[in-house]
Amino acid sequence: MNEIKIFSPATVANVSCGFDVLGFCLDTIGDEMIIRKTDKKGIYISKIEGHDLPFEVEKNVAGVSALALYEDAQPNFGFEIEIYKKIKPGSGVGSSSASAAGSVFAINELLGKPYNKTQLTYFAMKGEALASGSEHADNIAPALFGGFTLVKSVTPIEVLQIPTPSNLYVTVIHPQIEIKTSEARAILPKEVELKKAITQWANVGSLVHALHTNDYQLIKRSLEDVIVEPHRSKLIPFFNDVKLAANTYALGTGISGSGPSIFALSEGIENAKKVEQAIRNVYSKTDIAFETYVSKINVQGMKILS
Ligand SMILES: Nc1ncnc2c1ncn2[C@@H]1O[C@H](COP(=O)(O)OP(=O)(O)O)[C@@H](O)[C@H]1O
Ligand SMILES: N[C@@H](CCOP(=O)(O)O)C(=O)O
Repeated sequence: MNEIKIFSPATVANVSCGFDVLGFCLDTIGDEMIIRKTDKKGIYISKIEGHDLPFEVEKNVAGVSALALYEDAQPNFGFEIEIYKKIKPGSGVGSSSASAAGSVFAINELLGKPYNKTQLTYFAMKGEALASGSEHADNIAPALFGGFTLVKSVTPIEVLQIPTPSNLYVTVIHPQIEIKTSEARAILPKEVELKKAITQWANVGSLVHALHTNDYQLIKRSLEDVIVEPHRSKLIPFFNDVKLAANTYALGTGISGSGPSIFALSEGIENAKKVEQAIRNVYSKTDIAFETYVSKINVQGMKILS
């Protein structure tokens, strides 16, 4: 195989209580990428469509992660990357990690799969660090493994896959403003009050248990973030109004990744669609442009298109 076309999915990181550790993968929302072998050694980005992003390999997360893998594999040929960017950068649904994970997934396929998903997570994280200023894998892991994931550790990388309840759907609203992950990280406190930490780790534990046991009511009681959301929600216009409106039908609502996107999890597609309407009603009364999506949880992750 000399060329591969892939769908590289959008992802929701943090899932309210699990800052930097929890994430899940979206269906249908994602980028496409074509990667082909070249006689010339090295990594090249030959085409970017959809958004204005750097072609220099060292400045594009897809290039940085591809280089990390390439330097390890040392093949006697090179790779050319085409990015068809559908996920707006700075949207909070893992735009950078779709590129960082997509390039290493595709190159691994073209090399005959010498690396496992944990090793690919490591290479992809090198690219993600360029965008966010820190090595975190909570978008990369669900993009590569699919479904819900928990990143137990980044050094060394350890990713746990968590089962996805079959009737769980997500609604996403993306206000058309950009919040850079690096900036949304910079406003966070360096220390956490013990009382809040106790609430937060109880929520992470109970959310993981609820996903394992299909306990939708426990999911509802666990989708709470007492540490990060109070700071970041100030950057998102009408966040509290959206949360209040969505929670009429949703199990819970929170900031997707570092924002500005907001996600809500619902039991059943009908509730997810009602959530979509409720949040559209909130934003329609403002002058902020927005997009909404309803999606299944994508348990496969990356998809090979051709
Ligand atoms: N291939 C790429 N896809 C998306 N963003 C990229 C890419 N390469 C570099 N970047 C940079 O990464 C930043 C966006 O990443 P980030 O703030 O983490 O957004 P998101 O939350 O959508 O992932 C932007 O500054 C963008 O220019
Ligand atoms: N855990 C990170 C996740 C950033 O996600 P993104 O989709 O905004 O890149 C964080 O919250 O900073």
